[in-house]
Amino acid sequence: MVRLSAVLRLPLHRFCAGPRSPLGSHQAMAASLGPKPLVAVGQVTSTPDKEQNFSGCAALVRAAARRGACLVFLPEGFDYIGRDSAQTLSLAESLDGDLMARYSTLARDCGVWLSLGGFHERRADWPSTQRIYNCHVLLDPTGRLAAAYRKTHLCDVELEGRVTMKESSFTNPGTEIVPPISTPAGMLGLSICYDLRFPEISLALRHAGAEILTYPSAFTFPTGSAHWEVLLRARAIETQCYVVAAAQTGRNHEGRVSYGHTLVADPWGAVVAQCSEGPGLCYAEIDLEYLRRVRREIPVQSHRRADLYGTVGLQAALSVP
Ligand SMILES: O=C(O)CNC(=O)[C@H](CS)NC(=O)CCC(=O)C(=O)O
Repeated sequence: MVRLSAVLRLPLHRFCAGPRSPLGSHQAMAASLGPKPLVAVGQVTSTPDKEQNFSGCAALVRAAARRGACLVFLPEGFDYIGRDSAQTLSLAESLDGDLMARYSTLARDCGVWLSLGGFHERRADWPSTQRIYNCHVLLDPTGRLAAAYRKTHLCDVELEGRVTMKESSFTNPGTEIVPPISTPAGMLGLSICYDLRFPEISLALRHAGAEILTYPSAFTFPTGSAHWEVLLRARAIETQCYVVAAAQTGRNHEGRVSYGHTLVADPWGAVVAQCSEGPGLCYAEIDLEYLRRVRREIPVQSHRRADLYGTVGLQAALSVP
């Protein structure tokens, strides 16, 4: 009886617009009384103009801080979107360059954590490789670098006559997945854009303790309209994490339009916040009590068969009946 009512109650959350207060459980009600951390997710239309992009992003971060957000997310290419790979390479900086210094000051002035997805980063190998890294930078409220994750899955995709992306032609792949970072909103796991298509990285981050997964993105229109929300909600459901996805929107330059649809999904897979068209912000409360309840009720993590996933076909090969 208790299980049944719990099962029936959960889907109702999909239709609740306001802050969640689970009915019927004293424990959950008590936990939901305290203020829940608020996160803000930015949607922008970056262009090749770095100065203009910084002004736009800084205005969003300041507005989010005024509203009480403790953590602000900006999308891949928040720094700029180049017209071609030559321009993309020429505009890139290192993490100790001018632009990151300005973001560091901004984080400190506003007293917020900043997730800066997809900074075009020149590293020490720049002179020899002539390639950059696609770097997701996390700054803490003192402006210090809390983590840097470099995109590991590069987007080399060709949809005939519609989309051509060859990220590997100007980007070096990152070589590690970064352990989740403790923030006031929860344990935050870093990915970038095309990484979203690989459930392996989300499961690895979940396994390492993530409670929030974030996919700062610059999705194309044809792929975004077909895959964006489905993939984000699937990652939320299978990892039972909050999923935060800041996105580029609209016309970045003559030759490029981004899909937008910045959103936050909760650990049940419900979309709890979403941006409309154009640059802007959406907000979500992170309710870790609710996350724990979802994980308790459907304990997929303890049902995994890690003993089997790497062994497909091996038993037959060894002739084990
Ligand atoms: O290059 C830059 O300046 C910023 N980076 C991007 O725009 C990246 C690499 S080209 N875009 C994607 O990963 C789109 C993925 C996508 O659209 C999908 O997976 O369907």
